[in-house]
Amino acid sequence: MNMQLPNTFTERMQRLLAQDYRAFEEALAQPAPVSIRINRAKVPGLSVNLPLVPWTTSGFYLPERPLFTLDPLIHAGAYYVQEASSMFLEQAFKQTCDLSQPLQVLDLCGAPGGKSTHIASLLSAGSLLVSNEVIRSRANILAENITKWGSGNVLVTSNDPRDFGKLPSFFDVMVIDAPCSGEGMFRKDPQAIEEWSEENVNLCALRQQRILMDVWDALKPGGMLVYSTCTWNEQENEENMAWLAAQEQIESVQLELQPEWGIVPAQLNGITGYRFYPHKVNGEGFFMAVMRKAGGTESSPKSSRKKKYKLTTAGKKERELVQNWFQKPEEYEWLQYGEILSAIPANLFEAADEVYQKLYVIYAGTEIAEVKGKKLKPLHPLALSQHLNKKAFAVVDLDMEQALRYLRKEDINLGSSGNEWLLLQYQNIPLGWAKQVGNRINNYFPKEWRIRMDLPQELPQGVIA
Ligand SMILES: C[S@@+](CC[C@H](N)C(=O)[O-])C[C@H]1O[C@@H](n2cnc3c(N)ncnc32)[C@H](O)[C@@H]1O
Repeated sequence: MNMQLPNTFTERMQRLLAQDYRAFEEALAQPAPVSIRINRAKVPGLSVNLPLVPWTTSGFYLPERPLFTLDPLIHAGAYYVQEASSMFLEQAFKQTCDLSQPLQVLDLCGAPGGKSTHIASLLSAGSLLVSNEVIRSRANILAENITKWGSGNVLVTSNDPRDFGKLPSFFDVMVIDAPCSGEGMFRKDPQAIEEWSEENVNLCALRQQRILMDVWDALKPGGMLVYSTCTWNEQENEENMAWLAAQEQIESVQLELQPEWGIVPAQLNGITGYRFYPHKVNGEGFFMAVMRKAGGTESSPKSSRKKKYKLTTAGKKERELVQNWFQKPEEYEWLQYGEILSAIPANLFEAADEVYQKLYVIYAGTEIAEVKGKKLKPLHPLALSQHLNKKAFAVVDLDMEQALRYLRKEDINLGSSGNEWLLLQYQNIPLGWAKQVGNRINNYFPKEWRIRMDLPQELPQGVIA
């Protein structure tokens, strides 16, 4: 690939990399590796015959970029296409948090959902993940990816970072994958080269400082900040962490690295950051630093005042109707908004209510059903939930072509008859609902998520199975 890098960028990188610069520039001209992260909760026991992204347990490199749209399993949330370097987040969590404990975690800059779905897989079931994206259209994409992942303990919000000041000392961990000048995306996205300028780097660095200050109070004393960008300049990275350390009581946390990973630790004023360069790692440009806020980790005392909840719980009748649609229903609280019934883990009710009181929540837990008089219509997020009780439904296996036609929202013919809801699945993983009405099958796949491209004559192979 022939790429024209901005002169100032080249000069900066030459200063940073010295004799390594040539190898760096050569690596930038190579195609970017393609990688995915498997949703183990949906494909337990799947043995994947692909090279592992070495700092993960579920990330894999693909030999080339397939047409992901034509793999039913991506629509089922069985895996997520994610750049390999950014999966290093797994090490930050595993090395610094007790993941067996329930944690309250914020992913502040969440869309499209790579880090949020990864965090959701790392946390214990009793943990709460607030996945936020300030730009509303992007927040909808985030909610879609969270729904497909199917964890059920995530609240998707769409708030400006400053709104998180309303939740003081709420989070044990905050992930800020900040909007940045995107130098690490140059080989994947040539537009990032076009948009690069020194002024933009300065603007990004200032915006990152503002974001850090806006959310800082929401982190508990003793809590962990994971800060990352996909850029290399020091201003947006180590210098911003050093700037934060000059304002606030924090310490830089060291992570253990395996030498063969090729990750480069970098120091500045007592701050350690982890740098990913394409000539050293099989991934894109990335930076991460982990910082601990000073102070103990005791939780703040709970108010004894009787609370007025914003969340409304479902009536006994409604919850009895849907209970057996979920595994371990006793562990859930059932919520009702108008005709929509949803479920959140019962131990998260108080925390979720607090988030509802203070922020703009666009999706919470798992939407289960729409109540229509005495009848219930199962909703798409239930089909994609990791906690769905398949035994409560008539399940139909589809082949690749039927699955793709269903995902295109075409009429499909299964040669069956009757009158019931059908859970359609592909390779044992649910794709969504259809309703058998006599000989007809009504397709309930969400219109806005459907595959829009035509199917080729010859269908491709699946990506993971
Ligand atoms: C690097 S991307 C996040 C990628 C995401 N963490 C993932 O792994 O899929 C940065 C995100 O920050 C959002 N953003 C832009 N301006 C912002 C601001 N002022 N405050 C917070 N987030 C912002 C962008 O819309 C974008 O979704």
